[in-house]
Amino acid sequence: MKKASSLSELGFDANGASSGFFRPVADDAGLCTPTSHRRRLTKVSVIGAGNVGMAIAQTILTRDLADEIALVDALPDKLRGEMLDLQHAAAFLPRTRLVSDTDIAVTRGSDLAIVTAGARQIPGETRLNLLQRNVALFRKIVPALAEHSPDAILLIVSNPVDVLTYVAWKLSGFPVNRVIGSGTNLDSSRFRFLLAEHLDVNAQDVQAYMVGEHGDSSVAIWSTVSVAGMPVLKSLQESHSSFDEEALEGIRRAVVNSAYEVISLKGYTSWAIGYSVANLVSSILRDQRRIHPVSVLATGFHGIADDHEVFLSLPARLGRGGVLGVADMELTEEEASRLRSSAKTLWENSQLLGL
Ligand SMILES: NC(=O)C1=CN([C@@H]2O[C@H](COP(=O)(O)OP(=O)(O)OC[C@H]3O[C@@H](n4cnc5c(N)ncnc54)[C@H](O)[C@@H]3O)[C@@H](O)[C@H]2O)C=CC1
Ligand SMILES: CC(=O)C(=O)O
Repeated sequence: MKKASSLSELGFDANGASSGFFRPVADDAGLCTPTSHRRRLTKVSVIGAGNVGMAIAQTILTRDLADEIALVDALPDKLRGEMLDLQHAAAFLPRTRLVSDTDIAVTRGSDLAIVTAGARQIPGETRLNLLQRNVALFRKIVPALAEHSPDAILLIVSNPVDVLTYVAWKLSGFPVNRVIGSGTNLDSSRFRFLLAEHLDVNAQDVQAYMVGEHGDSSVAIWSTVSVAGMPVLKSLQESHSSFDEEALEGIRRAVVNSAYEVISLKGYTSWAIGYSVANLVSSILRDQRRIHPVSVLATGFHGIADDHEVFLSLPARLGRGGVLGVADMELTEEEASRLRSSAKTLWENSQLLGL
């Protein structure tokens, strides 16, 4: 039996003022503040209330990044259960309205729509293997999202995230600055964690980027790794003769294997992607203009052919308008060549979709 979860469902008047619980406060002229003078509210939708969607929603809540969060999932009981469970934490959190529905119309008027719906990897499976299943889902979800929130920014998380960001761009018809994939923001955090452990410093002081595919062909940009502005590769090479190419490739492989390891241990990844996406949400909605490696249209960058419409991660400046610019970073010839090979893999996969 569906139980009432709010006072209004139990027959109480939801408006404290009109119920007589609080009296309206008049200003000097004896007038109440008109509704038109209220701050515009920020609405974020999360499509897919699974492990990843809920980790993102709860991190957005704790960081006070939205006034309203709309949750959508295909499973009504799970969805309502997740919403109630979060609502019951209201006394410990900033005030945020939470709504949920299996009908995507609940996302109407979103400023930001985050898509996490879809199949996830089973242990040992690659992200690209999910493509056909998740494209079928995107054909249903993305046009409906675009219709209900024509001015929103789309933030794609479902895998394979780079090809699905391309799919979302095509299906939404949105300008390219408003379609972003969470990309290698997570891989870069894993990279920074491993380097920080190795160097015994705080990961927040390590500047390091993984670019390209969020997946097996991601590229570590060793030439730009720095701690407190000091280039790390140079000093490591000078101080440890054993710190050779193979050791570096070992760290890159450890980054790539991170997700496989976590999935083989607990079945899915969730906490790190939750923080990674909330970090992007903060940069976008608060117009922070911070640089994040996220999946953007990379045509023409680093020798990627002009007729290859491919999304992959490059350092991008994010703000309220979405992607405000993409850094044309200096890469070694080997890094650029690896990036082009990553682009080729992604482009070949997107060509199979005939969009
Ligand atoms: N980009 C990244 O860095 C990461 C991406 N992922 C990806 O995120 C996706 C979700 O992963 P999990 O949350 O672990 O999976 P999950 O299985 O826990 O959740 C997926 C949810 O999507 C829902 N869903 C299915 N069809 C739907 C529809 N038509 N409308 C609304 N909801 C629908 C399911 O009911 C389920 O609740 C996967 O594709 C996974 O590979 C996961 C971790 C990191
Ligand atoms: C599953 C996935 O894409 C990740 O954790 O990196």
